[in-house]
Amino acid sequence: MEFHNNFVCPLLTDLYEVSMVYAYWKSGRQNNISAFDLFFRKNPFRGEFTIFAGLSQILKFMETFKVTVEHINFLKQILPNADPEFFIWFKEELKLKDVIVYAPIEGTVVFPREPLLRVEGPLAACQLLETVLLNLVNFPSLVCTNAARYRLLCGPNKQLLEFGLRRAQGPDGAMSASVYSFMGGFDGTSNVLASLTSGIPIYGTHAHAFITSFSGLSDLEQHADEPLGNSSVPFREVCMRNRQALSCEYTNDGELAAFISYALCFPQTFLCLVDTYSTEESGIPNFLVVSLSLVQCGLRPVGVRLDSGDLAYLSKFARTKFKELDEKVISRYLFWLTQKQAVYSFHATQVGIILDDFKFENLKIVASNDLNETTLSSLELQGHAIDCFGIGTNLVTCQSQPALGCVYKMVEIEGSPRIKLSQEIEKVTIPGRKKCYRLFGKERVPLLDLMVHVSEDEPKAGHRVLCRHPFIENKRAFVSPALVASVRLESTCPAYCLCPGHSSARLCLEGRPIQKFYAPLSAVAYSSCNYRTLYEIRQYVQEQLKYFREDILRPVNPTPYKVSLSDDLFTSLHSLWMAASPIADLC
Ligand SMILES: Nc1ncnc2c1ncn2[C@@H]1O[C@H](COP(=O)(O)OP(=O)(O)OP(=O)(O)O)[C@@H](O)[C@H]1O
Ligand SMILES: O=P(O)(O)OC[C@H]1O[C@H](OP(=O)(O)OP(=O)(O)O)[C@H](O)[C@@H]1O
Ligand SMILES: O=C(O)c1cccnc1
Ligand SMILES: [Mg+2]
Repeated sequence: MEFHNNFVCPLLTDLYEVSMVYAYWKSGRQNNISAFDLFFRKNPFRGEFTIFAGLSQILKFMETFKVTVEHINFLKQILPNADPEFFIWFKEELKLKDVIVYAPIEGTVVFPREPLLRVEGPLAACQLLETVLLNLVNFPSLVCTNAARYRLLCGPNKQLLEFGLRRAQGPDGAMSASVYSFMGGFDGTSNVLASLTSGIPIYGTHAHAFITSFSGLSDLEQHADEPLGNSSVPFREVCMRNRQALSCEYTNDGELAAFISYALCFPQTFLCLVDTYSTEESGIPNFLVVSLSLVQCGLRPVGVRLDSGDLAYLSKFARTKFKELDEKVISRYLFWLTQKQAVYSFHATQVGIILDDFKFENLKIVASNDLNETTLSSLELQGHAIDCFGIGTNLVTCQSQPALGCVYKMVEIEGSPRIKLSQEIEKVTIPGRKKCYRLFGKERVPLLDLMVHVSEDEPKAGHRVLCRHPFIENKRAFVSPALVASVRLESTCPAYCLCPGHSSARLCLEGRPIQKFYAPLSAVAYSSCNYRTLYEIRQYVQEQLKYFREDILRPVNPTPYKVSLSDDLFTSLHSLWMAASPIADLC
């Protein structure tokens, strides 16, 4: 997946990371071997799942990590009292070559407290990466999850388009939103640059301005006096006759002119915004006049966009009108009318051929206007006739939850596990370097995820394993998985890298993707030494979402998915917790 941002460089970090790097260096601990976990504590959008995204960008960043002279000069300004030797070390020796990042495949469904990244290596380098890695995971995963939720809500057959460029948080927010919405299951974007840079399918209609720029039929250009398609009659005239035949004389003239003009420019992809004046009284009737005219010229109109009003009612209204037109045409009423008036050069057979494989009933209805999960669910409940949803603001700004709260915590240093305590139990970190497995039941439904210490054996299919709630002692279960997949794993290949020729960082991805068990035929062969394409990741997201229980994925009050610890990990967590907690002295 190729999409990169020039802001992403070693100084895209918080000052406190640089301060700590200096302090580590000053005390000679910069090369102490450390391990950090990047994880979140709560799924976004009151949901119970998250899609992990952003890995491709991380790989790209780590591959191209380079401290420049400009960076060093600025660091000298912001750390004026630092030892000059520090800057030499920062420029010449602070490299990522000894940093290893373990991660699930991009697009994996993940859950709270699971390490999305485990970053291992020299303390200073791992620390410096904290902020940028959080930045590169948080927003992509949030938008990707948001998009996946919309896809689940609408089912696989509706078209979902991302329209958010104008509302996103700056150009970078917009570009990321386009890419990660597609990854999460959208079908395309209106964002031209995102399509250019990431190959996302591009779609678009037109805005109200195009309609309001016409005040009447006299605004129609000369082009309208030429025939279109296989007709020999000027297109304007075909439209005027149909306006009469369909009794649409009182619709808005400017709107009709705009539709005719648009049809002349886009005769193969004619899709109109119909709500500028009145969807019922003007937009739909005008659209049908021009659509019928296109059909009579041997062309196929595409559909309408509704951008205001009651979208359930108006979409059904539009569909009914489309069907009525089919009926009129099929009963040859219009054909008879047109013949009688001897306007068209059609033969009965020509009209017959066109009508055989074209039905107005199947015209596409696109809806937009501040759509969000609540309005989409409500529309589903009410019943509607919408084929395609264009979603902007709520999707790209993630209005209902604007940030995913990933954190980056040290879990081990120089081989010794580390814990961070908190008054809130949920915030206590799980110490040590961990691997995570997804345990599946007989029906190949994920039962729970299990974290074990890297030194432990992996759970095996058919073997009973004790799975413990991280914090509540009596919550535990024996699980005999039918299948086990690694959500993250230790690399079996000691120093393999993600792409040939890359030597600045070692990034170990799991070698046994979950989909291996489910879609061996359709899955695109996965090589851990290659980037996956955006399309492959998008497909992987959808494949996984089919396996999870519906109650875990449902939008409202979903059931939490269990993330548990091995008995050894549980014991080590709780003994460290005890050892690290000071004993209060009450008197
Ligand atoms: N049938 C429906 N059920 C639930 N929500 C709907 C339905 N139809 C439209 N909506 C939503 O209701 C809101 C209506 O928005 P708004 O108050 O801006 O009115 P409008 O129709 O856009 O009027 P305007 O002509 O001012 O643009 C939008 O968020 C839209 O997505
Ligand atoms: O509503 P969103 O989900 O963000 O989708 C994008 C919106 O952007 C466009 O118009 P814009 O809102 O700029 O103007 P309009 O509301 O007057 O159509 C479009 O017509 C949608 O309404
Ligand atoms: O193509 C559209 O209809 C579109 C694009 C961006 C925003 N709103 C609508
Ligand atoms: Mg709007």
